[in-house]
Amino acid sequence: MPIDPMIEIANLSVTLGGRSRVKDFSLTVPRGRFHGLLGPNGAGKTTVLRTLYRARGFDAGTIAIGGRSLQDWRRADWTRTVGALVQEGGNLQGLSIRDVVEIGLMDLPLSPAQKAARIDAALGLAGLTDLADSEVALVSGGERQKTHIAQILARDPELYILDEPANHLDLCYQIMLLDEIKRRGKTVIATFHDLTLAARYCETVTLMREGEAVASGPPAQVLSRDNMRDVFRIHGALRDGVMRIEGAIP
Ligand SMILES: Nc1ncnc2c1ncn2[C@@H]1O[C@H](COP(=O)(O)OP(=O)(O)OP(=O)(O)O)[C@@H](O)[C@H]1O
Repeated sequence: MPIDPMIEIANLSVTLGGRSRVKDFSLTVPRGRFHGLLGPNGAGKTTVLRTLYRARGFDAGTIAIGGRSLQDWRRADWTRTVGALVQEGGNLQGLSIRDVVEIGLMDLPLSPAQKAARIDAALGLAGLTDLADSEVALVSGGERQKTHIAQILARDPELYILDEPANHLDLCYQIMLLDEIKRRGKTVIATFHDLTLAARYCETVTLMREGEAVASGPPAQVLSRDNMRDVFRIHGALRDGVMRIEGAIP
């Protein structure tokens, strides 16, 4: 058993649309670890994350964060501890980039000056300083993604739940923003489709297929030739931290 687990999921099952989407899924992530959830489309990665940040319920199993069961968290403590970057953006009509970053600080016990400093720092990290007053609904997909990442960076929770953090970002910002998150040393659980990127940041990963965890461990061990063939239908494997892909299996 790892010491001081931040995430403890045991025997989780989630049914959606009358079908079992997550099946008997267990995962423990120690505090301070960067953990990846990997797998093909529809494997259940987002469902696990949505369950973890309480956007949906579950049918069976237990989930604890920081040693406390999900339902025992009070709102104020939860807001301070958990931050999520999610795929569905909500209604951002009429809000500026700065407004969206500021919303992330709403429930935190910070002075106006502390809030302003955090917002400015996060906008700077995301390269959004000059765009801060732009309406977020009108900016590019990458700029919107940077806005959501700036929001979570400003908040700097103990647990970062990141669904496809690299989505829409150019290579430079993928590296800069993920480097920054990693540098902070908090607990991170993130999904990735870019397996080289996953291997660069994740100390450990869990590979999912059809709602089940099929392998867990360091990326070099999990992204093996056999797992790439059986789970991703790809000939290839991770070598020297880079996915070497020979071709898809039709
Ligand atoms: N609200 C819902 N109602 C019915 N089915 C759903 C619902 N949400 C997700 N599903 C289904 O559950 C399965 C798992 O979806 P999920 O979004 O967790 O997959 P994923 O691994 O994140 O996939 P992707 O890589 O494509 O984002 C999919 O088959 C999806 O169609």
